[in-house]
Amino acid sequence: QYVANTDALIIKEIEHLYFDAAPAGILSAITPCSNYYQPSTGASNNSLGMSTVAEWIRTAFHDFVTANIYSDTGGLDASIGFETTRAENVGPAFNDSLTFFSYFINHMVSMSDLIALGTVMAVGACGGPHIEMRGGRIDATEAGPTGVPEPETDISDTLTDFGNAGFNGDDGITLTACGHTMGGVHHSTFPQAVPASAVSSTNLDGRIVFDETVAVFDIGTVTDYVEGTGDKGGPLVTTSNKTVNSDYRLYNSDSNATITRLASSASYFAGQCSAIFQRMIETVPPNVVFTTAVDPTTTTNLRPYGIALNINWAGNMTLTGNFRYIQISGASAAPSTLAITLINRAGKTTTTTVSSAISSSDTGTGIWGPTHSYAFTLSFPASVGLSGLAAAGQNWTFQDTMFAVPALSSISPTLPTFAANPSLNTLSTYTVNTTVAYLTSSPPSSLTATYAIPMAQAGTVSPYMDTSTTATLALIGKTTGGFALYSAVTKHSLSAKQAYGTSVDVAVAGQAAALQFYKPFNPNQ
Ligand code: HEM
Repeated sequence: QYVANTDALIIKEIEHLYFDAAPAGILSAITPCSNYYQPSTGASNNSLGMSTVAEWIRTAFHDFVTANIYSDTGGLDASIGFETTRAENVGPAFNDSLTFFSYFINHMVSMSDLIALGTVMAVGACGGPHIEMRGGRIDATEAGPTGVPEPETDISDTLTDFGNAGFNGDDGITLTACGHTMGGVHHSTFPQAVPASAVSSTNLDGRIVFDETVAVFDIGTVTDYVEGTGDKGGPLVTTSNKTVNSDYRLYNSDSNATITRLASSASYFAGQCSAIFQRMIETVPPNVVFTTAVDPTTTTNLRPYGIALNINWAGNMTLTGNFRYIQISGASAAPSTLAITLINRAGKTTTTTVSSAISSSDTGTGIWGPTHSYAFTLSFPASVGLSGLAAAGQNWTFQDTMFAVPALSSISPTLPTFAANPSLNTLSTYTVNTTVAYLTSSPPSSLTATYAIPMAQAGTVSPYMDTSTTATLALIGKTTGGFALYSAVTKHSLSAKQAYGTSVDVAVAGQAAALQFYKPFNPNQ
C-alpha cells in the first residue's frame, strides 16, 4: 500500500512468493523436488508416484497450448480450470495445481501469474535454468478452445496444435523434451500407455518415469533417447502400444535433428529450455501488459518487504519493516549491519537512520540462495513525512499521502496461521476495523473503500476477484501534522483462505484510489 503504482505492487507480491523462504509458501510444496503435495488433504502423499513440480509444468503446458495466434486468443490465462473435464486434460494435475495456487491469489497476482510462477519455480528449484518471471497476466472467465495434443494424436495434428500456439516443429520438439524431464506417465491416468504392473505399494498410481532423475530438471531423458540408454526417453517413446508413442513420433518428425542438437550439451539444453519455457509462459491474450521481470540478478537483491506505516493522534509516525538480502550466487555475503535512512516527504535524505543487524532467526534458503532479513523501525514526526528509504546506496519510493494505520485497525477473531490447507476453508464472520490516514488540508467527510475478495466461481477451482463490496470510512478527527483519520467497522463472512487474499483500495469520492492494495487481514505483508 506504500508503493505508488500497480506494477510495483505486482512485482512486490511476486517477489514475496518467489524469493522469501516463507513457511507454508509456494516453495514448501516442492521441497524436496520429489514431493507430492496433495491439496485435498493439505499434506504430502509420497506413496502415489506423483510429483508436484511435474504437475505444475504440465498445467502450464495444457493451459498455454490452446492459444491461437491467428485469432489472437488464449494462451496462459488459467482457462485450464474450466477445461478439466475434457479428455485432452485427463488426470489430477490441473485441479491439484490450481487448488494449491488458489491460496496465493489476490488482486495483484492472478491465477495465470501463479501458473507461470509455478513453472519458473519448479524448474529453478530443481536444477533447471532461470526463466524470467513477469507479472500482469489476466485470468480467463470461461473455457477456451480445445487443442492439447494427446498421446494418440497423429503427428500432423500435433504439429498443427503447436503451430496454432505459435510454435513451429523445432519449438514443439524442444518444448516437449524440456517438459518431459521431470515426472512421468501414470497407469491411473494413461492405462493405454502404462501397464498395471507399474503399480506398487510405493507407486500406487503406477508411474513410469521419463528418466531416472525424475525430480531433477536435467538433460537425462534427451540423452537416454538419443543414445538408446536408460529409460530411452520414457513411456511415450518405448511403450509397446504404438498408438501412444507420441514422443517418438514427435522427435522423429524432423529425423531427430532437433532432439540430437538438444542432446549435445547440458548447457545448450538448459539454454534452449529456458528460452522456450519463457515463450510458453509469455504466450498470453493481447490485453495483457507485462511488468518488468522479477529477477534479483538483473535488478537488485536488496528489497524492502513487510512494511507498515503508523501514526498516532500526536502526529508521531513510525515505519517498521524489513529489508531482504538474497545472497545470489557470486554476490558478496550479506553485510552484518545495514544502515536504513529516511527520505522525507520533500524528497530530502534525512539524518534519521537506523543500523539494523542481520536477523539470524529470519534467515532462510530460497531458490536464489540464502535470504537474510534486516528488521528496522524509523520514527519521525508527521511534519517530516516519508517519500522513500535509502540503504546500501539505493533508494526506494514510498508514499504517505494515504495509508492504512495498522495500529489503529483490528480484526476479530484472529486468523489461523496461513497454510495451503483445507482447514482454512471454514467460514467465519470477521469484524474488521479499518483506519486510514489521509494527508489533506480540507478533509472530505468520508472515503470509499473497495474490497477485492477471492470468490469461488462455477466451473473451475480457481477463484475470481470480486470487487463488489464497498464500505464508507467516516472522518474521525485530525492528527497533529495534518493527517485526517477515517474509520469503518465492517463485517465479512469469509473463510480464512479468502481473508488472506483480500485487499482494499481507498479513494476520495470521484477520484482514483490513493491507497491501493491494503491487506486488512494481513497488514504487514
Ligand atoms: C505432443 C505433446 C505432448 C504429449 C502428447 C504429452 C503427453 C503426456 C502424457 C500422456 C503424460 C502423462 C501424464 C500422467 O500420466 O499424469 C505427460 C506427462 C507430462 N507432460 Fe507431457 N505431453 C506433451 C508435451 C508436453 C509439454 C510441451 C510439456 C511441458 C512444456 C509437458 C509436460 C509434461 C510433464 C511435466 C509431465 C509429467 C506429469 C506428472 O508426472 O505428473 N508435456 N505428457
